[in-house]
Amino acid sequence: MSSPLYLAIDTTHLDAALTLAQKVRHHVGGLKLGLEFFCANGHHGVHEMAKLGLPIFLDLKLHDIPNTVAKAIQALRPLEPAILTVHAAGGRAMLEEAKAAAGTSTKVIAVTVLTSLDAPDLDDIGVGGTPHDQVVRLAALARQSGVDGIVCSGQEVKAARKAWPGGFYVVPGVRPANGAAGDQKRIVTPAQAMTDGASILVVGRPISQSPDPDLAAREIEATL
Ligand SMILES: O=c1ccn([C@@H]2O[C@H](COP(=O)(O)O)[C@@H](O)[C@H]2O)c(=O)[nH]1
Repeated sequence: MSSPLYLAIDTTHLDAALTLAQKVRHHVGGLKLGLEFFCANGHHGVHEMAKLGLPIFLDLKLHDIPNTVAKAIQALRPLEPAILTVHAAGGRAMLEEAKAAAGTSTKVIAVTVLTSLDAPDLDDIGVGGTPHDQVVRLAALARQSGVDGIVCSGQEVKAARKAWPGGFYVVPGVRPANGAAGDQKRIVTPAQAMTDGASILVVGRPISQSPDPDLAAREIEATL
């Protein structure tokens, strides 16, 4: 069975991305390419990374009117990503159109509340209640809209899985015990996230910033 650990590759440099991915390729289950990578390297960069033979998770967090998101996803279809993200806050129609545009070989996953946000941050943007409440609310919307699952933190994944047992749960913001949180505010350990129902874990800096990325990936994998 493949590893649930997906490496977040957050760089604008294709060569650096390939070098990092080559170092850890035997200890991760997939490669997550985000906005930073995609804005710099586009479709060509994704094709180059895909040559390593690991599933590609395109984390573009699309969020716009339904028609625009659907057209953007159609333009991404030739890349055949295994996973693609959109923001659940884009609403029901946007989620439905995103799913319809993606085709059957790509999982469409809705981002609920970014793991870099806490309750005061939600208050700042006019969202009352806790991140937990908001994740549960948006997870229900995602399920009703027919997408495949959600992105949430490890602090909410247990409740979300309980309400939607068949959903696919992407959990970023995981940190090894005593790992630096950086800009992440709702963190748990990789083992805790898996125990609580994560389908896959997204890990970036704890691996990419390590002096030995392969060892860091193996150490995380060993805790799962
Ligand atoms: O809520 C979210 C959604 C996506 N991410 C992405 O995951 C990685 C995490 O990187 P670390 O270096 O392990 O913090 C990054 O690419 C984010 O864009 C997230 O962190 N939280």
